[in-house]
Amino acid sequence: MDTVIEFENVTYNYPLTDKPTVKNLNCKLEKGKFYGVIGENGSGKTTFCLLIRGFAPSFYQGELKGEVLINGKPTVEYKTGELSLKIGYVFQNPFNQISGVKETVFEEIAFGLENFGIPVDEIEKRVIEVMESTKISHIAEKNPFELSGGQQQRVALASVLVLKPDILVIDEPTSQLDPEGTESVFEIIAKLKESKKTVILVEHKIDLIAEYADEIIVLEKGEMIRFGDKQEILSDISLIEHGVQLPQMAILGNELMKQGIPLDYIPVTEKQAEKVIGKVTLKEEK
Ligand SMILES: Nc1ncnc2c1ncn2[C@@H]1O[C@H](COP(=O)(O)OP(=O)(O)OP(=O)(O)O)[C@@H](O)[C@H]1O
Repeated sequence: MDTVIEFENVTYNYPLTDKPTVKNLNCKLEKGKFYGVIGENGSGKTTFCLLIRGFAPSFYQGELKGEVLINGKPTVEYKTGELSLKIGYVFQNPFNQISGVKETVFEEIAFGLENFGIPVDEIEKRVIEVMESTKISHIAEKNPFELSGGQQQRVALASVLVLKPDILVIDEPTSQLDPEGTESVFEIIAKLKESKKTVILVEHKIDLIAEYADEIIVLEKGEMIRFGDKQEILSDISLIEHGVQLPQMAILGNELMKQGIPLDYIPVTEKQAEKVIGKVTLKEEK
């Protein structure tokens, strides 16, 4: 097991708050795995992400107890900027990501690399590559603020991916997007899964989490109430009482089992449902 991120008894208070926003968090996240972070509104998902990237407490200040370790070293011991190469952070709202100082998508994506003193021809090569893989080459000359929400979020993702970080923290990338924009962002997320990067994704669209995540982290009122295998967690009907939305297929599977229809396992994706429910239907038809 190759741990890249570790929370050791982490409790964190934002400034001027009397109660901690997250409490006693303990977990080890492994290299190359895809983690889905879920939980009701205000449960601490964004704060969890900010702690990984070190923005809490470096930017937000406040009080951190315990340690968040990246590759074995506490976030608070990294020098300014050092974590930005290791951890790509995509904000919920692409407006927070786009610099506002560059006039074209191409320049926007190149901006991060310029800050790290990378040679111009290398910058151009990397920007062209990332624009192709995120399918935004056709808007290279457009102003980032003239784009649709989906396009802006793709530019935000591209500007992070161009830095080639090993870890990606993506906080609700589709919350402001229509179905088409959501699909275009998830095309990129599907590629990330293949790339074997460590991904931490907060997403309310639970069917997308079911499709892509390997492991699930469930937060409730700042506490980690579940951590582990996707199949096990997303099929657990008792989580609904904790404000967690379950995939439609898991709800259907639980209902069928309740009615005495035996399934090999509770499906959490449509593909799995086709398999396990299809098998039962075939048996009944015989
Ligand atoms: N800068 C801040 N100062 C004080 N309290 C904050 C700050 N940011 C967030 N909080 C509080 O911390 C709690 C957890 O917020 P957080 O954004 O981490 O939850 P979340 O699960 O991501 O919510 P959502 O699903 O609505 O995005 C909330 O009660 C929120 O009001």
